[in-house]
Amino acid sequence: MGICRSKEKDEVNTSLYEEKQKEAAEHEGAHLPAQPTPAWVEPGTTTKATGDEHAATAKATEAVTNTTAETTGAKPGSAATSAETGPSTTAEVNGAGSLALSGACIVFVLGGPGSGKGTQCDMIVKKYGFVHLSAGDLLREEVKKGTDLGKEIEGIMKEGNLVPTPITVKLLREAMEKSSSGTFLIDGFPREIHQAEAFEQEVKPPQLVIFYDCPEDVLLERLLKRAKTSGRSDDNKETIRKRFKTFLDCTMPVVEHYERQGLLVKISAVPPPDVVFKDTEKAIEKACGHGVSKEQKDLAASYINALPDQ
Ligand SMILES: Nc1ncnc2c1ncn2[C@@H]1O[C@H](COP(=O)(O)OP(=O)(O)O)[C@@H](O)[C@H]1O
Ligand SMILES: Nc1ccn([C@@H]2O[C@H](COP(=O)(O)OP(=O)(O)O)[C@@H](O)[C@H]2O)c(=O)n1
Repeated sequence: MGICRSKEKDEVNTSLYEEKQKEAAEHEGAHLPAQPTPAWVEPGTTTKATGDEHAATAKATEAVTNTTAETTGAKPGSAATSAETGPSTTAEVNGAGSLALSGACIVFVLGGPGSGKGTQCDMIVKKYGFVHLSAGDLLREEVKKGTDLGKEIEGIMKEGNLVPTPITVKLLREAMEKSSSGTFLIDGFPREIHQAEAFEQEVKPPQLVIFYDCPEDVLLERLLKRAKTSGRSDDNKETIRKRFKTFLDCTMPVVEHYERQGLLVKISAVPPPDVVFKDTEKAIEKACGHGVSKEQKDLAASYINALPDQ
């Protein structure tokens, strides 16, 4: 399991992320988001850092948090200012973007690289109007920005390894809070057990976990074909092999975890997309309700938007 990230490694990296925020605040006008302490970290135990380093990290977080609150015009107690008052809790996170998240239907979409997660998510969105958040896409957007953090993420992805949990959870949570929808497809996440734990603590547990099951030889063939047009630096034979290993070592335990909880629906991803979609439809309708249509979701979202600010 050498390549899976441990909780401890991620805690160290949290302070690294905060340092990057500080640099960005100083040099680029503070447009990087604030990084709240992950829910599992007790205050004062974030890293093996010295007292001085703790003080510097706290200062950096405070500086960036204040600027973020100013730029977003966030109200005291809202998600954007929660880092000022300590580790974020579900209540705080839900406090602002709130109504939508507390009643949200969250579906995790898992499967090996190339199993068709993105393809099925596109079809689900078309039929049911879910908001599709791909963890991989959010990370690639960060890479495109060309920041130090983006460069670091790029290096990790090129090796077929996993990006630290606090970064991915934060990107997902922010994207969810920006959305007025109450139904989310979270694609390619959680990739390891403690990503699942962090997300459940900071946002909420999923209603359903879909796992697209596909043998490696089929996955490899699809990915090599996709490589011709995807422009993805990780769609090459060497990185694909590493991604398969990461999937088996780190993500299969997540699949088993949700199977034990009775939340998992395993679907064969080998048939053509429209055949796979028949099973997908059944799973979605059972977990999130029959007759969820895009129109109904849009209507619900418009009611939520019309509510006065708290
Ligand atoms: N059921 C399927 N049968 C054959 N090819 C598929 C199927 N689903 C997806 N593909 C193709 O396989 C490749 C990987 O699919 P994609 O949705 O990008 O996978 P993932 O998001 O899991 O990496 C794409 O080129 C896609 O067109
Ligand atoms: N939760 C996640 C999702 C993706 N990633 C990274 O992003 C890469 C691409 O993931 P993806 O979901 O876009 O693509 P596939 O590997 O499923 O085809 C992974 O190999 C990881 O390096 C991550 O670190 N953590």
